[in-house]
Parts: sequence; C-alpha cells; structure tokens
Amino acid sequence: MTAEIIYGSELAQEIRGELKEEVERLHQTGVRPKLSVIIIGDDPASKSYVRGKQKASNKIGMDADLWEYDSSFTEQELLDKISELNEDKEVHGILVQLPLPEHIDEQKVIEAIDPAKDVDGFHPISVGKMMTGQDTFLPCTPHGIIVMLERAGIQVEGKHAVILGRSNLVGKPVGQLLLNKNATVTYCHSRTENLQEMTRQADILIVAVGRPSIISSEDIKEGAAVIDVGVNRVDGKLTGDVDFESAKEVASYLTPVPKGVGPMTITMLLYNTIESAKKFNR
Ligand SMILES: Nc1nc(=O)c2c([nH]1)NC[C@@H]1CN(c3ccc(C(=O)N[C@@H](CCC(=O)O)C(=O)O)cc3)C=[N+]21
Repeated sequence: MTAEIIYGSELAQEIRGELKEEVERLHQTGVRPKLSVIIIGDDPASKSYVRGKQKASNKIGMDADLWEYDSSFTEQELLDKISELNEDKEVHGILVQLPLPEHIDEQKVIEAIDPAKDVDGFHPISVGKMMTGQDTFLPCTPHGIIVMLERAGIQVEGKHAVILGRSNLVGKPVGQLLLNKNATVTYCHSRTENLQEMTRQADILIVAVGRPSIISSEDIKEGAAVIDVGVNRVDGKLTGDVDFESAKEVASYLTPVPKGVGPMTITMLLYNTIESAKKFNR
C-alpha cells in the first residue's frame, strides 16, 4: 500500500478562500473582524509563527495587530494588556503565543482572556463546553485535524482512534473531539506499557509528542490514517513525529510535515476569529 498524502496546505488554501469571501461580506455590513496576537520573548521560531498568523489574517483581508514585548514584560503588565483588549470593541480574538517565559503563570493568563474572544479555545470555559459538546471555540490544531479527516472522507464513527501525547493543547482535546464524533478513543503517553501494541490497533493514529521518528511503519496497522502533529527542528529543518518514508508504505492516509496540520491550525484560528466577529454583532 502507498498512502494518500493529505496536504493540509492545499485544504487550508481552499478554506481561506471561503473565509476571505466571508470577511468581505462582513466588511459590507460594517463589521471588521480583528485578531490581536501577543508574543513575549525573543524566540525566533515563535516570532516567525506569529508573523505567519498575522500574514495569513491580512491575506484574507482580516485585520491583525501584533503586540511584541521582550522577556522583561511582567505578568501584571500582560494581564493589564489582556484587560485592555478584552474591553476593546474592535477586537474579536485574542491569542497569547505559548509558551510564555518562566516568570509568567500561563494558566492565569489564559483565564484572563474573555471567553468570548478566546479564539485559541484554551480557556477553561471553552474547554468545558467542548467536553460537554456545547457550541464554543474549538482549539485550532484539534479542530484542523477533524476537518482534515472529514474532507479526506475518513470515517471516524465507530473507529479506534489512538492518540499519542496528552498535552492540553493537542492530545487531550483532539481525543475529546474524536469521542464527540463517536470514535473509540485510547490515549497513550510516555508511561504507556506496550506502546507498539496500542498504536498497531489504531484505525486513526494521531501523533503529537514532539519526538522525531517516534512512529514508523512497524508501529502502524496496515491501512490506518496517520496524522502527524509534530513540530520539530532537526538541523534547522521542520520535521514531524512520524518517519514519513516508511509510514507511507503501510498507512492509507498520511499527513506530511511541513504542509500538513500546521497550515490547518492557522486556518482554524482565522475561522474562530470570523465566527467571533459574527457573534459580536448579533
Ligand atoms: N497560543 C498559541 N496558539 C497556537 O496555536 C500555538 C502556540 N500558542 N504556540 C506554538 C504552536 C505551534 N503552532 C503552529 C502553527 C502553524 C504552523 C505552521 O503553519 N507550519 C507550517 C510551516 C512553518 C515553517 O516552515 O516554519 C507547516 O507545517 O507547513 C506550525 C506551528 C501554533 N501554536
């Protein structure tokens, strides 16, 4: 078997085309969707990601402002900035780029964001609503994965989804979204015994641990759909968690890195911001 490669980059283009039209329609009604992104510190990779988010926003005609601070910015200053953006009627979405410097309490910051502007879907209110299947902002990477599966025509209902990784950003929420779609879900992590036995049972395998080549052909069931969420820098090059060359001989569907999940993450951020702007003005 040789896997069909799911290019998130292409799907992202297509969806962003639809979002661009949506933004134009909103502009005609006098609504200007706007995203505010905050970044603290000088990590070059993080800076390049947030610029990517701003560029993607502007490309669909959406306003995005970027607030960049150095690592001396205090927790209180950040909380004050967030309150200001919470109050700003022109701002529909607030994203604080993670990770934050050590001296800032991440959870406190996430909880300071108005849930109505929580386009990352990280606020406990958003997480709780997702868990109980209520309408809310869905976290961008997990939502992007669900859309990729849907558009590729991969059946989720009744299938065994195995999640490798249990982060609050990806592993836990993607498992919840798959459960909401009636998959049978197994979470695996660093303490899982007989890991290979687990991953080999997966009809849908989601790999989100941040270790290059942690998964290769022998860990994959013949015909599985494999979604690689890894974002690793190896010799300056972006690479995922799955050994792509061997995996594509066994899987029926496989996502690449780059051009896989990453572009879908940004697309879902744009989507959430537009949805927020629509709700604001109802
Ligand atoms: N509050 C917050 N929300 C996030 O959503 C968030 C975050 N913090 N911190 C960091 C991670 C990482 N992340 C990525 C998004 C897009 C690509 C992406 O588009 N990657 C391109 C390539 C980019 C490149 O070449 O460097 C691709 O995979 O094709 C990657 C990584 C969002 N994150």
